[in-house]
Amino acid sequence: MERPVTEADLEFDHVPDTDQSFENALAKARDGDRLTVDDAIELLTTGTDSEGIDRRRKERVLEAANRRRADVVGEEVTFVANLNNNVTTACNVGCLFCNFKDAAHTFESEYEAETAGFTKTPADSRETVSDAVDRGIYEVTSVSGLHPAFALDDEHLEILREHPTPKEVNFKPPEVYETDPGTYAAQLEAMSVDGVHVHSMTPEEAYHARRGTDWSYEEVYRRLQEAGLDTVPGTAAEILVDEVRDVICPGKIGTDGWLEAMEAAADVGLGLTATIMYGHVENEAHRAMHLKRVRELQERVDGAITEFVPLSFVHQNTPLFEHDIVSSGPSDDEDELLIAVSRLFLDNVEHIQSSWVKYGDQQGLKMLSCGADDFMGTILSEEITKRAGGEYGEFRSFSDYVELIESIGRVPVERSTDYEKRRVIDPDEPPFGPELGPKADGTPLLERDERTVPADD
Ligand SMILES: C[S@@+](CC[C@H](N)C(=O)[O-])C[C@H]1O[C@@H](n2cnc3c(N)ncnc32)[C@H](O)[C@@H]1O
Ligand SMILES: Nc1c(NC[C@H](O)[C@H](O)[C@H](O)CO)[nH]c(=O)[nH]c1=O
Ligand SMILES: N[C@@H](Cc1ccc(O)cc1)C(=O)O
Ligand code: SF4
Repeated sequence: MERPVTEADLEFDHVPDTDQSFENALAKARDGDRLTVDDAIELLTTGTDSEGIDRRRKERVLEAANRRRADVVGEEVTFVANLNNNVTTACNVGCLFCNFKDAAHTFESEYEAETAGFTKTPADSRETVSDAVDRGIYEVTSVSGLHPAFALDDEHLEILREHPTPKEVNFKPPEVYETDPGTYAAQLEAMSVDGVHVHSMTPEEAYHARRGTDWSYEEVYRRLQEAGLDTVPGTAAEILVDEVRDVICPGKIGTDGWLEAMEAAADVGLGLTATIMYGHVENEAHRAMHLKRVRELQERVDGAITEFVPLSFVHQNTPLFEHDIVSSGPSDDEDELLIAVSRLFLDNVEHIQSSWVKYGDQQGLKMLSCGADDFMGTILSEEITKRAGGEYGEFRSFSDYVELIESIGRVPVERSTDYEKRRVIDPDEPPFGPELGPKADGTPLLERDERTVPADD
């Protein structure tokens, strides 16, 4: 009888094995020399000469990264007033680390039960974004499942409708579904309320937006930009090594496709972020290779990547955990080392984010002394991490931010998505609220009594 793949069965070509020594790698990091993949492996493992993490060595890596952070960006800790608006959870790509998705057939009108997921129409999205813009947000982040009815725009929808084998291009017409998500262009137009910054369309979504056509990624991102897209979130990166992608997301575009889409977005003038989703089946060699691919991409796109966002794998409700392919997510030591080595390795990316959704407040603050300098955003609503079993809530207020950042003696700064606009917040001048958004007037984004979920501090 066949048994499912387990952690022990995974055999990778790339393993954390080097000719470098930990001490050499650390000396290079301290001197500000450009690190190699082998150097990064030594630092991430605290030395391949011994098993497990050596705590004293780890502290030395964190210290080097913290010093580098201070040299590069100083003592300011940034965050953005933003809203997270996921349009739909319908998705058939089947990534094994993801519990955000719901099988697309459960959204069909003829499905006998009620779907556990949701789809918003462009009008629904507009209402949600409009309310948040009135409260003062600067940015809306929007990432979604790859709904089979989604097309880039009306022209793409017609092409898909006439496609001889719609199944092969993961298309079903909107009429089949209880709720029509509209097109990507319609969603972006609807979300562009009062000039709010729209951060959306991951490389995987861009791939979906060109399926069944011969359009280039440049063409796709150009059209999306015309519809209101401002910058692109570099999620869907996961681990940019195909032997890992083959295990955790075999239905996704490969490493080359992801890089091609990001380059195309930069070519049409869109700003980018980049991510890594780590702590599942991959090893330190894969993490280091991923960092190298991001550093090389940043050279090709001439600095268009404004921040690097490490996403710590949340394992509880995911197929990877449920099928015993992994037994947990990363440890705190691994999280800290990943942030630190990202800072030291990515010498051409200015900002490293500590994601409170993933780390919580206390560990999130610790990351700000391990190399990170950005503390994410207010987001107001969160589905991806929550559905995976994350427990750090869905929003942070400006007063939460000021209190947290002050508690470690750093300077709270409200930023725009691209970090071009920055506003230092005086902790002695409450109340605290956003000032950079199109309708921001400095009043609090959230009143304490409006909270439905308590903060975890
Ligand atoms: C859920 S997808 C939504 C956008 C789109 N479907 C895509 O894949 O690009 C966004 C990102 O969330 C992250 N993510 C999903 N599940 C996660 C988990 N269990 N732990 C940490 N990050 C996760 C992955 O990095 C993924 O690329
Ligand atoms: N805007 C950021 C988010 N947004 C929330 C995501 O949709 C989700 O919570 C999750 O992080 C996906 O893995 N999350 C960040 O970690 N950082 C952001 O800047
Ligand atoms: N702000 C980051 C992080 C992010 C992470 C996960 C998301 O689903 C969305 C955004 C980005 O732009 O990529
Ligand atoms: S990560 Fe994105 S593409 Fe993969 S299953 Fe989840 S929603 Fe779908």
